[in-house]
Amino acid sequence: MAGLSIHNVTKSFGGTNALDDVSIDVADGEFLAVLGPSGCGKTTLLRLIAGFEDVTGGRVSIGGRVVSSPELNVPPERRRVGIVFQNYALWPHMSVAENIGYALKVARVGRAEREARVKGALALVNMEQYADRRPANLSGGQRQRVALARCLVAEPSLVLFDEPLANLDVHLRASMEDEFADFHKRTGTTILYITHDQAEAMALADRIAVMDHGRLMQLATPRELYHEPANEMVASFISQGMVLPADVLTAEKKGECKVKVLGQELVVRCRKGETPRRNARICCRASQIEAATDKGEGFAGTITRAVYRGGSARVEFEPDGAPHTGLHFDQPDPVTFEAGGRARLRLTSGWLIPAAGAG
Ligand SMILES: Nc1ncnc2c1ncn2[C@@H]1O[C@H](COP(=O)(O)OP(=O)(O)OP(=O)(O)O)[C@@H](O)[C@H]1O
Repeated sequence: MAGLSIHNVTKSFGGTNALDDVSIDVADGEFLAVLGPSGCGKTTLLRLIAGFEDVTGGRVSIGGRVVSSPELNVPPERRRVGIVFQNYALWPHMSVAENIGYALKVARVGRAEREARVKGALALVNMEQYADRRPANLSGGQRQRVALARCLVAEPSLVLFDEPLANLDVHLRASMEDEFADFHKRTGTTILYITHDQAEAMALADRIAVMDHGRLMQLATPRELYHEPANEMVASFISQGMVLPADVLTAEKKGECKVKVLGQELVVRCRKGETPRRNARICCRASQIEAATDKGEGFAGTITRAVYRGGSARVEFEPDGAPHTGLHFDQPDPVTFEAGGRARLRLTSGWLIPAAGAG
């Protein structure tokens, strides 16, 4: 397997940049997810790596060899990149083994070697006992495993997954997530996994590249994205983080500083070297909001919605004097908040979002 390096890549269609100066390094054997809303450039990135599109600027290297630059575009068949698509497109008239071996047959690989490689690929996806079945007689998840085996039989240097679970129902998705994770652990394949589903990305990836409008917003581990978002887009995109205006009152000390948010003074986590500033933003999570017990603390406002969900209610709240700052949190049973009611809440913690342009 080989690593992948995307270096300052730009891709424009007409005058607009579908990708704008994107740099991502995927280590040998790493599982990296590319996550972002519709139109952020995920598919374009995948097509560039596979060689179906050329780059406008920058370069793509696989295993240390440049395969794309404005002067060079190594054709897809010479990149040894495997792709697993969401619609697995298996030949219905061929058995599982024939589907997997078809490309080798076309490439005139001898029968004995072909059979051995098909067997090996089937073993990698735990499908040995299905070699003679037709795709019509397999479940959606099994078909997706055949599609993976078909890509692995060509011994790719890296594997791209393009929303491979998008067509599967919720239960199957969960079990396929486990299978992909297990497959990655067993084989150490370098994987770039494109998805707009953040739960999937979080469950599977070593690191996640969050994209928006063709730009890389943050490249970090799932935990870091959740706890230390680099900007407002990542803060609000990942797990519906709430972004609140704040003034920073004290300089950073041991990874924390004091801020004033919605009239409340609060100690939040922050990056090293933060200094006092106005018009900052903090990110807080539903679990960091609670009902104030003391009359003087926190901030007052109105409950706009309370939906009981069994064991707890999801409560939405609008602080006084900050009409466009919607907060949400869970109140465990006994649920007392009701829409239209008044309440006093307090924040217990948060993360100071770094200033725009800060590292
Ligand atoms: N061949 C093309 N010609 C012109 N514009 C294009 C072309 N391909 C993509 N784009 C534009 O580039 C941007 C990124 O598209 P892309 O398909 O990469 O996004 P995506 O993140 O994969 O979206 P989705 O999740 O909806 O598939 C979009 O604004 C899209 O309209």
